Amino acid sequence: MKSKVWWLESLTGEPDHLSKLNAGLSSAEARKRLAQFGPNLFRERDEKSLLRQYLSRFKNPLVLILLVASAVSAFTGEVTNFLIISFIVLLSVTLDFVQEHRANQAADKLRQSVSIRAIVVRDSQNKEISVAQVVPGDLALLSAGDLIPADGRVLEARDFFVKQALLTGETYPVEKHPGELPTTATEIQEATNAVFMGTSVISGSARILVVKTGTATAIGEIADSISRQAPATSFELGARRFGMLIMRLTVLMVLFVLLVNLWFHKPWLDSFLFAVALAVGLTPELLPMIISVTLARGALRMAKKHMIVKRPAAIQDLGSMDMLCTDKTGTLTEAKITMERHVDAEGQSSERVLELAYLNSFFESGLKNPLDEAILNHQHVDVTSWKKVDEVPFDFERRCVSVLLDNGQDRWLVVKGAADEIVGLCTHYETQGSPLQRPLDESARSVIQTQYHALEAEGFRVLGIAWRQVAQDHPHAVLSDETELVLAGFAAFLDPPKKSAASALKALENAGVTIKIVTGDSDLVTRHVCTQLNIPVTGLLTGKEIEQIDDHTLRARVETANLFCRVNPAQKDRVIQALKARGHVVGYLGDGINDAPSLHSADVGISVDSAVDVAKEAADMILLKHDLHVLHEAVLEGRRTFGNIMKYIMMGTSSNFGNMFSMAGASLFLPFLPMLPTQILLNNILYDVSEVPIPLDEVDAEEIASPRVLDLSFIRNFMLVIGPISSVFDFMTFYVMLAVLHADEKLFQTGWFVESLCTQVLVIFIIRTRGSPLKSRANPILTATSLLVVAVAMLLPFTPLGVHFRFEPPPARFFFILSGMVLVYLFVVELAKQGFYRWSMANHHRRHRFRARAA
Ligand SMILES: Nc1ncnc2c1ncn2[C@@H]1O[C@H](COP(=O)(O)OP(=O)(O)OP(=O)(O)O)[C@@H](O)[C@H]1O
Ligand SMILES: [Mg+2]
Repeated sequence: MKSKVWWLESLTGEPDHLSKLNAGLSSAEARKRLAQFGPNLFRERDEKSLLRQYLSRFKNPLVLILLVASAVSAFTGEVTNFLIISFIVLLSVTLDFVQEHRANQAADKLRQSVSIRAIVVRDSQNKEISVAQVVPGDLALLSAGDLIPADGRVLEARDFFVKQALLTGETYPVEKHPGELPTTATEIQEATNAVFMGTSVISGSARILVVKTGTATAIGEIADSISRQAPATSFELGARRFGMLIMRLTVLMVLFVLLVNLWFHKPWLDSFLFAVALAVGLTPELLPMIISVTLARGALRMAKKHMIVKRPAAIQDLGSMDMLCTDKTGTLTEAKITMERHVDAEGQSSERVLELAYLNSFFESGLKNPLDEAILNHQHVDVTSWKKVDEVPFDFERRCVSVLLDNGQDRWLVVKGAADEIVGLCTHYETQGSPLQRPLDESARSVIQTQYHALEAEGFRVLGIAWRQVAQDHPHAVLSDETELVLAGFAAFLDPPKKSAASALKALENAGVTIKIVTGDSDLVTRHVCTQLNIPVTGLLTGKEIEQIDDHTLRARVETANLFCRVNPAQKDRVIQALKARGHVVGYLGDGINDAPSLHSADVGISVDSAVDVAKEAADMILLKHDLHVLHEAVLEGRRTFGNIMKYIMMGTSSNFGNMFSMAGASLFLPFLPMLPTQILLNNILYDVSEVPIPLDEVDAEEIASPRVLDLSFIRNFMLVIGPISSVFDFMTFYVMLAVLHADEKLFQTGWFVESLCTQVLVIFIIRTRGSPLKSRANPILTATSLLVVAVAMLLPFTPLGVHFRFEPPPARFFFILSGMVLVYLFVVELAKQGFYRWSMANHHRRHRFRARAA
């Protein structure tokens, strides 16, 4: 038999809880329970201890092989080698770890500042705490728009409707009440006295007793199946494929070097170490660190510009975003809505309409939106004679809300909602002039429609107000009561456009981001806003039209349309999906319950701090100011981040790769190793150090002018152009060392160590910009670090430490030749780079034209 589910247990059976109910838990008790039950997170976060996180870095197979191999070599007498290698490995892992950890911590802190909070009673007082701190036994207070923080029993409820589609698939809100249930009610759908974590409050309010938290909740149990491991962003996919490419090349090269060396009967352990060191040199081991540090830094810079990033990888998507869908209220308009008129069906100003609207707004317990506030702020209406009996909460499908009211003599259902919807529900209308209700026939309907459409065309948002007498013993309001209504009239509101919106939209358009407006409001009103903001309307689709076409047709039409009006949440989502299917990187900006699905499915979901929990939870980023200018800044910041990561990738694939390539080549014809394993590692870590400040660097204005995506073929082509140049100069160095300086093994290795490091490091100044390196200035710290690393490389052979690395001081002549070669090298790379960009631009345009023709 199935064990008894918790919502069937009797509440009175737990005196320990109940006695404390009104006071809630004491802080001390809550702390104890938090320790006992763990934080209230439904997905186990891998909160590994710092030490474990650190140690897990050594799992890298290359690092392990290297350590083992050098340990073996220690037995054969090479103890210094072993020490050096261990030290370098330790240093590089630590560098990597510290950088990443520091950056992530700062970004985490920011993220917590916008985390969802819950109101609980602790020590007899209402306290707002982070959802993660909720424990079993807590009393939580819920109201419309909240996310339910844990699983619990309803103790008190007023018109408390919950949307729990996530768990049960029911799309309509269900009502929850306190009370005991029959023992057969073992399914979640039947648990009308309980609420579940992750579902959301649509209307009303409640007090609940938390019973289960964290992974013990219903959602926790199925967390694995629903854990939408956020689909990898296009950037992450690109980076992964890039990693694979390098990996394959590395394996090939290492095997090759190893075989050749063994063929020529070189000492096998040395050859092996050499090959592994080469592999270490080849892997872009800093890439993950550079990515997370750059993203974390991007997040910090965005925070200064009033944008909090919840999912760091989304920064990249923001940079690649070429299409932004947004709702209207609060984004394009001020959201300081005022009620301007209240008129009857014939357009005469009517106190009765105001009174009914006021009653509806006053008694409805859903999330008060700006329209309700406008009604309540307009003029005080005495409601004391009325008592609320029940309500049917607002939802975005029917677009109206009803309250059932009683004043002792009459019982009325008062309904308000979108004008079209309300008129559709009415069979009669009333006017001020006559006490009679007149039937709403076809001709009356069209007259009335013209009337409120005229209001909408003037830019008024219009709500219809209707009512109906019901029987005195009618106990509950239900959906089916909303028929045969009497139309009382309309309330008209002004929602002035935001002054800043027009210029912000321009800026975004100029930055290559197309804007589309996706709103539940009517097309006339939206058009009016567009006119005021100078947004040309390129095409309009209404919810009704969207409903009638299939996804395929929708895809064809979303491209040209830029207004989507009277759309419900599901249709909003379809629009986003269609745009994504067309290959766009889509952002969505919204703040309502109705925006949550779209916020999820867009590549970047953006919400505002004042938004409802459900929207904030679904979003990847939170604007602290509802302002499109902030978003524009953030987009540029995202592209900057992208630019810096690209620099690292391009460095790794061109110069570094060329060097390692020549190393493999040189080992074929030299009677000795071209560089000792320890020297390769030192070379590699010095090079890494020079790259650590890349996240700080500025990015050229032209690179952030338009959306960018990670293009693997671009990287590969760049590598094929720059890599060989690097190798050619390496071979020239070999020639100089052997033929001009008549170098022996030690000198050869020293010379090449210095040369390869100089070229590898200094080329950053060329690669970091598409334009002239003389015009685009690198960040001073990056410049300083790079020069310092070069200086260290040159001086090292003259120091006692250099002796341990088996360096030999090169003659003065070497340095003359070296500087000449480095200068020529940089010059040649600069020329090649310019040629490459010119070629790739032309190529890009050609492809573009071709695509345009094909479409
Ligand atoms: N509190 C309310 N009472 C009655 N009707 C409402 C209420 N709130 C919204 N509506 C109706 O539902 C429609 C859709 O709501 P709303 O405008 O909030 O949708 P939206 O998609 O979020 O649009 P927006 O771009 O304005 O944010 C409104 O135009 C209005 O007609
Ligand atoms: Mg909205």
